[in-house]
Amino acid sequence: MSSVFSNPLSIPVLGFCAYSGTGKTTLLKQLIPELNRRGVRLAVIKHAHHNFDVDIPGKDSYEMRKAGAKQMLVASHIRWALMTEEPLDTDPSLQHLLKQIEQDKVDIVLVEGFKKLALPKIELHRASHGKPFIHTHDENIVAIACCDDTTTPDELTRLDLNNVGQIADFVMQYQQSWQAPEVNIPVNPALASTPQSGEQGLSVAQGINHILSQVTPLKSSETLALDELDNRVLASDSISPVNVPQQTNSAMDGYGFAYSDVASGKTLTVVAEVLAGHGYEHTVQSGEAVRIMTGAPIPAGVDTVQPRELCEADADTLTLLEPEQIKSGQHVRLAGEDIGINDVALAKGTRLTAAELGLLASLGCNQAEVVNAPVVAVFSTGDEVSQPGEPLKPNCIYDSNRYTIKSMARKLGCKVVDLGIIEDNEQALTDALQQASLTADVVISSGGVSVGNADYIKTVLAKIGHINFWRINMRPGRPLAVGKINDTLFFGLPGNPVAVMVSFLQFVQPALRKLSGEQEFADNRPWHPQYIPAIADENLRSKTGRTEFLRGIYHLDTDGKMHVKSTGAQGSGMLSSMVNANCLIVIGEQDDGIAKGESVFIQPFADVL
Ligand SMILES: Nc1nc2c(c(=O)[nH]1)N[C@H]1C(S)=C(S)[C@@H](COP(=O)(O)OP(=O)(O)OC[C@H]3O[C@@H](n4cnc5c(N)ncnc54)[C@H](O)[C@@H]3O)O[C@H]1N2
Ligand code: MOO
Repeated sequence: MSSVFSNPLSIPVLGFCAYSGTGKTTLLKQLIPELNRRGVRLAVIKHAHHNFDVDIPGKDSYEMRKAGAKQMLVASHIRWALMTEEPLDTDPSLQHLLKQIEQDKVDIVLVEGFKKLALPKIELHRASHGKPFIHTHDENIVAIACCDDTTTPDELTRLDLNNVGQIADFVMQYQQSWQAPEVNIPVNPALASTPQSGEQGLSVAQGINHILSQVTPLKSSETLALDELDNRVLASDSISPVNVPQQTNSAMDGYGFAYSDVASGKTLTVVAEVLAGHGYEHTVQSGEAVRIMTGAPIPAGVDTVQPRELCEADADTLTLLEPEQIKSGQHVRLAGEDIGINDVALAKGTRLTAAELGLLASLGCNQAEVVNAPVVAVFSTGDEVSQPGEPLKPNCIYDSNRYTIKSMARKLGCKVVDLGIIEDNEQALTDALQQASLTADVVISSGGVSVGNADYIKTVLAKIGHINFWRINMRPGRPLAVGKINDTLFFGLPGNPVAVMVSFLQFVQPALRKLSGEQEFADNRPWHPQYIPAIADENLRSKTGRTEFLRGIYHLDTDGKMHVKSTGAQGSGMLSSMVNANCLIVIGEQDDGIAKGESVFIQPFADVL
């Protein structure tokens, strides 16, 4: 039985396995120079016995390490070595060791040892040695190198153990045809199978897909002035009434002339100056140039601009420096090169934020037709929930969920109706929900969706709507109620304040984006939160079978990579864990935790929070 291994590098890893005495090291000592000769850059990882040392007693590095340095890096101008003291009860993790390899410096990693890992391997077998085969119980063997007297299965590539050139051919072919496996995004809804309820619960992706299948985008629209459009969604394509830029103009402060004059080496005479917002009404003749400013229209006869710092000019004569570097048409912005007249400048379904509003303004548009903002009604339940600003009753807590939900809904361009805290009483809940369903497109509550006795909400919802009570395989945010009251979408989010936020981001956000008429534009702007890989700066705990959403802090480290750590205590009632975070760390259902140094996905808060 081999243990799971996934290659963390973007270069191939190939193992060599054999019983001791088969001649593994002898072969590698011949194979390495052969591959070097063919230009293959190699790294080798070798599993050694527990008490090996590469240093020599008496050397400074040895003494400093023995004095207690956990890591010792010794370097000269030809070699450096990092020694790490890491006493473990088990074999070191090959994934961790591989991450120490500088993968831009090598083409393939050869691994000796680690024979129980499920990494692709060449088996070395010498029949005269009398040892059993390895490939009969290890499906990761990709080839067998043996002698003439050995019989091998047809499906295995057979190599000659005594023919180093042939084994080198195989390694090279393996390296050249290897492709990095696709990254396994933990809960990408696009990869999810058909949703199904039941004891097993739903995956996050199944939940999202199930919800999206119930959402029909709003059809009604309104025309609003430019200043009212922020965060709204276009209901129809915005067609450009003009070319952008409107006229062909200079991208530099400098001199404009005909490129043909450069090629013929003519002396150029400066005949005019063209400023932005002005023009030169004559045609620039051969042998003439104009001094021109950034944004100024290019006069007739000019097709090329040279920046001022690459020119020498006196009152009227221009000398172009480095004329051989000049390219025809350089530093000229053509009319319509960004957007042509009658082109679709912004497509229907685009959410209008800073860049889009600037673009509309640049076309001269002072209004646009947008989808009506979804109306979202929000309420809280629970006898213990009190209104902020009022004295806190004994054994009660202040209502925070209504405020997190309202803020997130507004950030998604929704109009919010606050229904307050509805007392735990069947009639009050029934009236409030029925009333809300008449005016709102979406109703969102928090609390009362789990198994507590005083949760009237379930009884009421069962009477007045078609609501499913799901268990999502995630933490926090396991219970979730989703359905419809008349035509209004209903979300019953779990009561715990962090669970509310996580469930909103994963499930309500995609629904509100789709409802608002927003388009995903071929996954360019997915309705669900984006996944970005980061390196875990600490061990992160999780359990297989559920997606864990930890609150995290990411930063770009000096290695140029995104790194992330958790905010610490992760109770689903601790809103401070959200306040201190700038992302969620998402550990997929398949992962039993993430070890320090491994890659994990994050969802930055940039979108909604
Ligand atoms: N026996 C079980 N108990 C619980 C389960 C379970 O599966 N079996 N699931 C737990 C999980 S996970 C969650 S999450 C909660 C969800 O329960 P409810 O949605 O029914 O929520 P409540 O019980 O009403 O409240 C939970 C928690 O949240 C606080 N809360 C409620 N509303 C607000 C609000 N507006 N603002 C701030 N805090 C609020 C409430 O006081 C509770 O502390 O159930 C677990 N139990
Ligand atoms: O879903 Mo609950 O949020 O795990 O606390």
